[in-house]
Amino acid sequence: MAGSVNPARSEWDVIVVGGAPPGETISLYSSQAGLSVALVEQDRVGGECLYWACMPSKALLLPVQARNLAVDLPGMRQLVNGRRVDADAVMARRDEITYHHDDKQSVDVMLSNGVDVLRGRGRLAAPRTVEVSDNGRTREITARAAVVLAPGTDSAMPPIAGLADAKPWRSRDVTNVHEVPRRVVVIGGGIVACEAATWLRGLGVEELTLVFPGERLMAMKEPFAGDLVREAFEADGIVVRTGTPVTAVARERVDDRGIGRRHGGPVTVTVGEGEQIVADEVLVATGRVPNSREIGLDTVDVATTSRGFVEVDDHMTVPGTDWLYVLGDLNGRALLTHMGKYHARIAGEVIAARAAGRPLDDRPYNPYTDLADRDGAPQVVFCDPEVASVGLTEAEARDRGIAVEMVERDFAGIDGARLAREHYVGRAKLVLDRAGDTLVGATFVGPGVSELLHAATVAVIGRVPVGALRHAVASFPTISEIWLYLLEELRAARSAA
Ligand SMILES: Cc1cc2nc3c(=O)[nH]c(=O)nc-3n(C[C@H](O)[C@H](O)[C@H](O)COP(=O)(O)OP(=O)(O)OC[C@H]3O[C@@H](n4cnc5c(N)ncnc54)[C@H](O)[C@@H]3O)c2cc1C
Ligand SMILES: NC(=O)c1ccc[n+]([C@@H]2O[C@H](COP(=O)([O-])OP(=O)(O)OC[C@H]3O[C@@H](n4cnc5c(N)ncnc54)[C@H](O)[C@@H]3O)[C@@H](O)[C@H]2O)c1
Repeated sequence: MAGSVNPARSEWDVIVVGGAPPGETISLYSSQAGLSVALVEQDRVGGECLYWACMPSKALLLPVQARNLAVDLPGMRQLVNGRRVDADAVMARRDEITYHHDDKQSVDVMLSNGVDVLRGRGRLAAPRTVEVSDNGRTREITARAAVVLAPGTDSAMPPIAGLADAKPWRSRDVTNVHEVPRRVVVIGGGIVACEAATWLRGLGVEELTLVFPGERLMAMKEPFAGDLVREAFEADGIVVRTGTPVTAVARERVDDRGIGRRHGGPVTVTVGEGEQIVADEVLVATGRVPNSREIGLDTVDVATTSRGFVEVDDHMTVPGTDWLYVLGDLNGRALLTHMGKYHARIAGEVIAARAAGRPLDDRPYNPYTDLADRDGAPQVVFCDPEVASVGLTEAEARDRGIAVEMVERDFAGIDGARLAREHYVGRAKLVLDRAGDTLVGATFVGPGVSELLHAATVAVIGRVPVGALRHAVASFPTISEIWLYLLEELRAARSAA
């Protein structure tokens, strides 16, 4: 049976609050299990990911990567002739990819799968009870089996003097950029900062500076990742100021003309010992704040962590309850869409089993238990070079007390890399657990390495022995042959030891 929008009923089996991909996935899973589902969304079904985060950012990045590839390939370089991307055409395609912020297609998928969509803001009011407010009207609905929270995060605003008053750009502005400023200062050196710097420069920003107090870009990755990205940024004219706190931001004329448009006149960013950088726009990319404050957790006696996340067990259930589930960014396990969807598939199986009175089993690789977060979530950062990683870094593996063995090399001498670009720069590292002789982490940095990652993810999650990996032959001449070279180096190191 098809679902409907805002139906006049008050009870469902499952109520989901937040309609990004994790919320959509759990809705579909529950509906397919024969449960009635209401998806409560205050804005657009599709969420931050579809309209403001993953999808628009990648729509801006892929043409920039393609242009950079062309510039490094004789025969193509002459066609590009020094030009950057056509910013207007790239932004227009970005708008196509985000369906011009119309959620009709996402809503239709829900309705055609029997999910009811409730437009409004959801808030827990009591166990199994959600209050939905829309345009001044409030109604209470109840769930027989489960309430699932997936309200996501918002961009953080650090307490830097004058920053909030200067109305800086936030992640939504930079992904939905409509006016490309000439000069930009990015506060932050993490994932959003690195991806945004890549597309801003690609779209034509002339003076671009990243400023942050840490030592390295993307400090949570293997150190060579941030180093190689920094080298590429600097070669492209981007200034990277590490170890530099921002102490104040000032903007005389604030005139916020909307998302992705200039928010006023020039901005003065004071860094370090008082040095001033003047820009046309400042972007804050200093992390995320969970949307946990106004969703009624207090009404059901659930506390958040000091950073505002809601802890769940490996069945995505809030401890002490058998009806409250938290998915996506809000549980703080891995702030990634694919991990949020994975959480949703786990919770979907758990809710269906509990509703049918079936026990959850504890067999290896059972569908009810989060395994991937413990072993390390995969992630691709789509700057140029790309950074693709899964599992543990060497530092994380050592912290866990694993007896580690490493092998690391660049892509030099690999024919696939030599073919891919005239000047292919990249590096890869495997982190192995000596005891089990299995892979526990892998990091690849280089153009096009995103497609290498899933093989590593399969090896880490499947605990594939190194001896078996040697029989997984990479095709010639692809950059996947990095696996062969890494394993040969490992063999040589072991025989020399
Ligand atoms: C710039 C940027 C780029 C990114 N790129 C990637 C990427 O390439 N790959 C990747 O895996 N991850 C990426 N991420 C991370 C990814 O966007 C998040 O991990 C993902 O969106 C989290 O999904 P979520 O369901 O937790 O919440 P969100 O996507 O934040 O969605 C939450 C939804 O809940 C709704 N909502 C909130 N409160 C309520 C309420 N009280 N009632 C009703 N509805 C409510 C919101 O309107 C929204 O629709 C990126 C993030 C950013 C900022
Ligand atoms: N391709 C992807 O998978 C992708 C893309 C974008 C975002 N994301 C997700 O979104 C999340 C948020 O990304 P993010 O970049 O906002 O956070 P982040 O945690 O990756 O980086 C935050 C950065 O801000 C810096 N910082 C913190 N406080 C600061 C201050 N006061 N002044 C200056 N710098 C400061 C930190 O040193 C760090 O460099 C990430 O967890 C990531 O997983 C994923």
